[in-house]
Amino acid sequence: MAVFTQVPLKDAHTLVQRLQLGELQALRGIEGGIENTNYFVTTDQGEFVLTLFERLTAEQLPFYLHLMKHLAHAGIPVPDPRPDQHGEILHRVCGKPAALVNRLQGKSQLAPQAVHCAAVGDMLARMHLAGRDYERQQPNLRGLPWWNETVPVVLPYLAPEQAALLQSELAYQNHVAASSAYTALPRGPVHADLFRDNVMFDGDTLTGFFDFYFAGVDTWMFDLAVCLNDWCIDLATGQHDTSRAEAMLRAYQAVRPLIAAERELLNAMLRAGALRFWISRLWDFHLPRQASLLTPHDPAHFERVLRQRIAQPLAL
Ligand SMILES: Nc1ncnc2c1ncn2[C@@H]1O[C@H](COP(=O)(O)OP(=O)(O)OP(=O)(O)O)[C@@H](O)[C@H]1O
Ligand SMILES: N[C@@H](CCO)C(=O)O
Repeated sequence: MAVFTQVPLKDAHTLVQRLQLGELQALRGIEGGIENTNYFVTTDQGEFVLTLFERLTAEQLPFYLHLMKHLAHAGIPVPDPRPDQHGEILHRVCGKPAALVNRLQGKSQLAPQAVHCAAVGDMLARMHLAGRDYERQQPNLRGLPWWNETVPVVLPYLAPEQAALLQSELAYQNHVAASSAYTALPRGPVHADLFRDNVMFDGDTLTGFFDFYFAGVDTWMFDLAVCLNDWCIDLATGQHDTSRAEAMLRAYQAVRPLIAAERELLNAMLRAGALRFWISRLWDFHLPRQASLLTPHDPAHFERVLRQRIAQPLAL
């Protein structure tokens, strides 16, 4: 379940009226998702998604919401936050910061083929280019400083060989981040969490990217690595699927060819992407934020992915 906050009909009705979206017809809590409270909202003008932000603050949210608006205006299929009559897109519902966006059509492709990976690679590159003139700044809040802070917190819960891997990979990533190749990586606003369940497809046609609430300014290569690590692997073993990885890389590069430093650091970034989600999953697993019915994502999956990335670098 992902309804941490129950939204009464009258509160949804008030918001819909204020945003001039017609008459509220239905309000339905969305299961799935582990970060925020989400509802489908139906009015006589269409279908929307209401999100109440449970962890993010009103200071952090404008970066994500205006980024979505910026990308939507640039023609990237992402949810477009609806403004009130003053142009404000960050609202307040049940005492929580909230947003209302259009509902994307389609469904998640949870068993992707090369054609889906190519569609993601193509749109990811377009999204990176469309973000170049986005002016707000906010770092990836789940980037290296957060890893350095969080690893000591989760270490006590790990077996000695896991702790050793986590520490040595963190040391490696600190070393990479200090290198001149890393400094040369192009960067901009990135999604940073573009897993299979954050993209919609209608058949083989990509209909949207969503869930931008881990976005931030980071290297484009990190974003691509997060996608490769989820879309282009065998989930059971964590191994690369060469044909899917090639399809994604080819489609990405048809829009934006990688520069030399990016090619050099592809494997380092794949390891970084695996480390990031291993740490966050360990953190969610061992330090759950509230007594809830949520099943945390399995941290062991990203330990396997990381071991695979170290043992079998992807050849470009
Ligand atoms: N704009 C949208 N259009 C259509 N469906 C959406 C939209 N936003 C969210 N959903 C649906 O709601 C579900 C949960 O949303 P989401 O993945 O954003 O949850 P979350 O708790 O914020 O994130 P996380 O994936 O980090 O756990 C999605 O799987 C999707 O089915
Ligand atoms: N994509 C994340 C969940 C948070 O969005 C994970 O699989 O760990």
